[in-house]
Amino acid sequence: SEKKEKSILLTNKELALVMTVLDELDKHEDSWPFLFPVNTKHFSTYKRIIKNPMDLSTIRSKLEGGIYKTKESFVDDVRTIFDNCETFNEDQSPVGKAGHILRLYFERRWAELTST
Ligand SMILES: Cn1cc(C(=O)NCCN2CCCC2)ccc1=O
Repeated sequence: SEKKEKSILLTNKELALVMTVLDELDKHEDSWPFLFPVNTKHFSTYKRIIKNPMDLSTIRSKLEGGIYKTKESFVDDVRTIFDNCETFNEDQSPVGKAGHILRLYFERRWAELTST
């Protein structure tokens, strides 16, 4: 049924929507710290401090793998990127600043695309 079917995957419209936003985040000039998982060999405390690491390439893999059943679960992972960034980085550090800028960009864009 329509209801049941919705719980299995994102509708085509929702898939296009999240793909668009993900592509825009990937190409934003301030996305460089978030493109791939944080290098935990480089940042040895990261694993202990951050319980749910997340990055844009992981989100793309989950999307391609049909992991997201709702657009809200996609948004939760995007917001986890920015929350992790605030936990691990000073606000005025290069990474911290990039996180604040990209979060603002995302939330505005998401509202534009989903607000009726
Ligand atoms: C999200 N996040 C990222 C970093 C970071 O420095 N990423 C480096 C990214 N480099 C760019 C070209 C090669 C790798 C540090 C802390 C943190 O929370």
